[in-house]
Amino acid sequence: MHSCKGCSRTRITNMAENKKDLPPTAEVTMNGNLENGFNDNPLMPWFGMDIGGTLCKLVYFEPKDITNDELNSEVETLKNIRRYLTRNSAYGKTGHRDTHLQMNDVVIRDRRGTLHFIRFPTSEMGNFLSLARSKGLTNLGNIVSATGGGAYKFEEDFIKEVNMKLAKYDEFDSLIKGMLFVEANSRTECYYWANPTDDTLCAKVNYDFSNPYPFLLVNIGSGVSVLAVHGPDNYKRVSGTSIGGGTFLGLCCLLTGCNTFEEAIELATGGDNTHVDKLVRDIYGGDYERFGLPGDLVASSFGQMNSRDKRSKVSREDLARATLVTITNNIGSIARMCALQEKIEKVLFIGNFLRVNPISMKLLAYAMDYWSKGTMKALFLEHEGYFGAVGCLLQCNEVPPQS
Ligand SMILES: Nc1ncnc2c1ncn2[C@@H]1O[C@H](COP(=O)(O)OP(=O)(O)OP(=O)(O)O)[C@@H](O)[C@H]1O
Ligand SMILES: CC(C)(CO)[C@@H](O)C(=O)NCCC(=O)O
Repeated sequence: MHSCKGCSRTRITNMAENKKDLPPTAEVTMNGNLENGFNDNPLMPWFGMDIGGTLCKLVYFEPKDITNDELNSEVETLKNIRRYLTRNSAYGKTGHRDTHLQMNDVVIRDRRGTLHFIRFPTSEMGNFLSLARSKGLTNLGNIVSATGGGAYKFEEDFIKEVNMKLAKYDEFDSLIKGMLFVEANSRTECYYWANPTDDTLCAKVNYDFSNPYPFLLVNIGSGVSVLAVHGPDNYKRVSGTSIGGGTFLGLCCLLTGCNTFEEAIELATGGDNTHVDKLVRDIYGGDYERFGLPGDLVASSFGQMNSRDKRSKVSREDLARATLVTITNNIGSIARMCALQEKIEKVLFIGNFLRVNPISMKLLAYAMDYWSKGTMKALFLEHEGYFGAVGCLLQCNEVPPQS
């Protein structure tokens, strides 16, 4: 099958000419993709979408090795899309490009280019599809790789609104493939927090993840999934909890009247959870020494809020902080039990709950270290919420999509 470097839309004619070389069940569409959505070198533009319960992540591969021939034969819509995506960092009212995460000089399917990372709320899918339509995506009739629950939920909408077929990939296959690719292509991707409880000494330190297996992958999205990963294609989902990033945001909005994740994190940064939680020392007057429970440990999350007097004194900031600490500690505790059960020492925390959220990362780092007596290590990745989107972009040339 034809798959030369430097070809994108020029392959339209070539693919059609080579139709006789294709397997008997595969049909070529007008744009050169195969009817079953599987192609060894799909046409540009290359997108990977992870449509989650809260956020939709879109990864766009911008080819940087375009030849003059290719540029001349490229359809106008494709040029416009490239310009629009790469010259802006805000799209509509709620779309953002995380320019600090951009990855230059990556090679995918023998093409060299830049990966761009874009996100918008999944609740804005209708507006996203209208925008895509207004930019001419309908004319391309392309197939887009997608993962996450929304790849199933919105499949019909993509066909109806933008004439796009989704090639669907499993969210955890995508997550693992994406994180391994990004980690291998960025030397500063993986890190841990040194001295997480000491504000003056606390620092992000690079971690060499070149010998990764086995590791526990804790994906903190709207909900939480815990995967034990033993090899690139060898993993199992060992646990999960519905008390995740969506719970934090939902409860925080209810308790403080805030409206965005950024606002919730800002409030939490200025708050003190000890005004809300009941600590071991509130119960014991100090440490519970016999069982090694220090006095400043939370004994009961929100445990002071049964008192009318205490309620009248807490601030929105305190409530936001207590919500963040409660959710984070619960996830940390589940992660630690899973790591223990699976006999795994490296615990990698990812997902957009950790976006702009050093409080939770440091809490997780401290809790994993403290409760495991130094045997487990909490690790983090810079592209925290984008691995599913990268993974499904990568898979569209190597794995047939799901039906
Ligand atoms: N700008 C934002 N808007 C909303 N939530 C955000 C934002 N930034 C970070 N978050 C946090 O990230 C969480 C979503 O994370 P992520 O995108 O990894 O999951 P998802 O794919 O939407 O969910 P799931 O995988 O469970 O379907 C939210 O619940 C919230 O806690
Ligand atoms: C349903 C998914 C997998 C969607 O990404 C995620 O939100 C999740 O793992 N939720 C937790 C479900 C549970 O195990 O209780």
